[in-house]
Amino acid sequence: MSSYMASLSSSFTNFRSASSWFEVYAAFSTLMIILRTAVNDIVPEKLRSSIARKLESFFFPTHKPNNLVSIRINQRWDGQHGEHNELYNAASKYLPTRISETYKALRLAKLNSHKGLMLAIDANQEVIDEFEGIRYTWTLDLGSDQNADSSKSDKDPAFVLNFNEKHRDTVMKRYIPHLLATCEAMDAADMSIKIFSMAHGYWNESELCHPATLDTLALDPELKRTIVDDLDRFLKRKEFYKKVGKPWKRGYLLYGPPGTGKSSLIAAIANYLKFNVYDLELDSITSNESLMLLMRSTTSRSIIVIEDIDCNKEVHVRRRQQEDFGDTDIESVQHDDAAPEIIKVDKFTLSALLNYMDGLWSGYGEERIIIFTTNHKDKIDPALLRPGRMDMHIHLSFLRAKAFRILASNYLDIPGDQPHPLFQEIEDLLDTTDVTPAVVAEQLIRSEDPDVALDGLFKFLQEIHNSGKSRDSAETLEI
Ligand SMILES: Nc1ncnc2c1ncn2[C@@H]1O[C@H](COP(=O)(O)OP(=O)(O)OP(=O)(O)O)[C@@H](O)[C@H]1O
Repeated sequence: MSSYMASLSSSFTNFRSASSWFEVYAAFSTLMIILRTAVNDIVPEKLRSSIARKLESFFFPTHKPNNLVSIRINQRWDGQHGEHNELYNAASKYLPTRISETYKALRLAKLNSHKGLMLAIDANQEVIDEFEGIRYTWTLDLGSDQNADSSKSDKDPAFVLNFNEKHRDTVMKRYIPHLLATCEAMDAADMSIKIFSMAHGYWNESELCHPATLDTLALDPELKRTIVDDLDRFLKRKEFYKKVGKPWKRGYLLYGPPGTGKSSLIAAIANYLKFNVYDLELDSITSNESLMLLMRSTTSRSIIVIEDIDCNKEVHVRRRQQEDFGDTDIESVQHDDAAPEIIKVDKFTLSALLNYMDGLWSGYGEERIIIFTTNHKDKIDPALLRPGRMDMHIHLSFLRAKAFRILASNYLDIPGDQPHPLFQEIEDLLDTTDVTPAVVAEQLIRSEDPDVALDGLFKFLQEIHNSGKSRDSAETLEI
């Protein structure tokens, strides 16, 4: 080695001639070969490749080895207004389970909408996953809106999956299916029921913590049994729906005065079936396209709820339209003391909703329940009430004697077979007075002492009764 060094240094002193250059080159190459052999012998292979990777990422931060494949899993397919990507959701559930104990950056939260701690990967943290002995590297790209580099073409957040190109087949055939299956198993193990509300055109998930159950609801026992039987029959009949060529869906219309338990019944049905709830606010929907996108992002085993359907402007508009102008795409708005003004609307149309309910889109997904609620059934567009659209019309009305005992048992722990002495008088009053379950519940909650609470309720009902209000409607069930 020392002789090579001597030859190298002597070549440098005579560097003027071409043959001297050649000698320098030959000596340098030989020196490098000797050095490389020495390093290979002394430094272990793992350490060498780690140093090489570090040097590479230091000098070429964006350089990727050319055998590395990147898959981008965007939050939405086809840009910001595209359909929500289920694979993105799956990755956001799956990856937090793969964060190593040596993480350096993490997103952590305790949200009101969820019971446990929320964990998510941070944009600065790589997540390494291993499957069938293969290493996969995941990163989160927040998209150019949140990214300092505004020249980026990908605006939407995305998970980026990197792996060696020789594993392309494994990724598509086994790794991605494994990821989806793991998420499905996680969902099945997670007993919590979710409620999705609308936020900027897509669904925002929270846990449904509503305690209402079919047992706690004060409903006429016969009505309750009919509802439970209908739900059970619906769940069991997948093959039947297929056989008769109908989408596996069931539509309910809940109608009745405020405070009669329409929202509570929806929560009770969700808790009974263990179905997630999608709360669709029609007023926030700006076009047929966004309605379809939202509907397409709902999952199977879910309840789609449209509350106060009679208050929705579009549904009213369509009724007036039909009366005044026939079935056109024109919206007519009658201001108080002005002539009707005709404007073109850029909102969703009722026909889009109907199309989803019983048109070609209705076959999208399985086990779907659609529930409409209203305080005024007579104000609903008749098109929505047409047979086949709402399978069951459920009238929730004032509290009557038969349902009262359920409330008394819930609020005051009075067993149904040991009636309180005031029960008979209260029940007589309830059968001739129109009060909602919400109002009676409010009376019962005033004292923990059953005697005091029931005495207060009795006096309250007597007052209403004496004021001359009388019963004007009975609970009915239309199927
Ligand atoms: N049938 C019922 N059984 C038990 N509790 C009830 C019932 N109906 C109403 N309540 C009580 O009244 C409260 C209000 O009821 P809820 O919101 O379900 O009524 P609603 O018919 O949906 O009213 P709105 O039309 O104003 O939305 C509930 O939180 C519940 O405590």
